[in-house]
Parts: sequence; C-alpha cells; structure tokens
Amino acid sequence: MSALLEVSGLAAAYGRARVLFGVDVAVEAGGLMCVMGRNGVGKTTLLNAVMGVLPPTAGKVVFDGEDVTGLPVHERVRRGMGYVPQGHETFPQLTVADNLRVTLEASRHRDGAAIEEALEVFPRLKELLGRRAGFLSGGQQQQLAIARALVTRPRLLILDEPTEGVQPSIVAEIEAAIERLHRERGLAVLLVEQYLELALRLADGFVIIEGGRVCRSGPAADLHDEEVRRLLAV
Ligand SMILES: Nc1ncnc2c1ncn2[C@@H]1O[C@H](COP(=O)(O)OP(=O)(O)OP(=O)(O)O)[C@@H](O)[C@H]1O
Repeated sequence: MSALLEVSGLAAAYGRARVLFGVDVAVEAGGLMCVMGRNGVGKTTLLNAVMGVLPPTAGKVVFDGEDVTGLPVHERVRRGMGYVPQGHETFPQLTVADNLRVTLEASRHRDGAAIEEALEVFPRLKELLGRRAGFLSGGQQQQLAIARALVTRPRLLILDEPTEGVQPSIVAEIEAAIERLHRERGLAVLLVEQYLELALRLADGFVIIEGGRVCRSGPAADLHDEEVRRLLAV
C-alpha cells in the first residue's frame, strides 16, 4: 500500500540560495512522522515546500495518490492537508470564535459540527470564544492555530514546532492533543520537532535533516541511538 503523503526528491531555494537538496519523506495513513534537525537545516522550508507555500524547484509531492506539486495551498487544504505554520498564526483582531468561523466558511465541507469537534480537542478555548486572538497567550494561540487547521477536517496534519514558545503548562496539553488525534482519531501527522523526548513519545518514524538533506531516517525506536543524539546535539 502506498503512503498518504509521499515526498520525493524535493528541492527548494530562496532566490539563488539553495536550501533543500532532494528530500524524500513519507507519512503512512494514520502514521506520525517526525522531522528533526538542528536550527536552520531546512525543516520549515521542507514543510512550506510540501504545502506549496514555497514552490519547490524540483521533486514531487503526492497526497493520497494524487500529484499535488503544482497545486496552490488552498487546493491542498481542500484535499485534506492541514498546516499549522511556525509561530502560531491566527487573525489577531478576530475573536477565537470568528477565527474558527472564518476557517469553516473557507472549508469545503462547511459543517458547523467541525468547530465543536475542534473545541473538544482544546476545551480551554471554549472559555475564550469571545476573546480576540491577539490577546491570548502564546500557548492559547497555538491551540487556536491547531484548532483552525482541524476545522478543515484534515486527513494529514502538518505541524511546525507546535510547542515552541509555549508556556510549560500548555505544552503538555498540546502534546496530549496531538497524541489523541493520532491514536484515537487516526489522523496522520507530519511533525517538525526539535526535542527528542517529545518525538520519542509521539512518533512512529523519523527523518533527520542536515544541510538540506535527509542524513538519517528510521523507526522511532532508533532514536535511542548515540549517533542520532549526536546529530541533534546543538
Ligand atoms: N525567507 C527566506 N529567505 C532567505 N533565506 C531563508 C528564508 N527562510 C529561511 N531561510 C534560510 O534557509 C535555511 C533553512 O531555514 P529553515 O527555516 O527552513 O530551517 P529550520 O530547520 O526550520 O530552522 P529553525 O529550527 O530555526 O526554524 C536557513 O539558512 C535560513 O536562514
């Protein structure tokens, strides 16, 4: 059986500065793949290229058997790719409720129950529905950003360092939510995460990027290796 997401030979650049050189990564249906690597190796660039935010210079992105490489971002979202970029992006002037509604309006299914389902994942947001997103804490904004992606009812959730800059009390909630979505709802996840402990707890498989190339990949059990720890050491 082929994977839900299959990325092959992906290359990307900012102008003449090449950043990715032929990256392969796959996420099985219901799998959780962790992309790891030191700062600046190209992890965010990889997610942006997979999602079409940054058009790749070479390579292919296949989602659910369809080549989506040339499609705009919103078409990928319609097909079931949900993206939560780094830095917990929300509409700061809109309330929590309106952030979710705007996303629902833009989604293909327009089923209001999707908002309820997303709020079940992050119950803390239920008490904040009338508050402007810009007034939420970093951790609450990250929960809202993930909830927005969930409103589109993705089959694959792409998360860029979801616990970065988040207060410790909310890190555990976000981790638990990702784990539940993956294990109970069978959502496939492509996760960029720098922290080995979190990756060890959540991932089935991993790839490590170094200098824009995959230098190591394997099942999560291999993350215990000395070599892997060395590759991730700052
Ligand atoms: N918009 C941009 N224009 C030019 N160069 C960029 C841009 N964004 C990133 N880069 C460069 O591309 C390289 C890879 O950056 P990227 O953000 O993908 O790395 P990363 O692994 O996600 O790092 P971090 O963990 O710090 O987010 C870095 O050298 C970075 O300086």
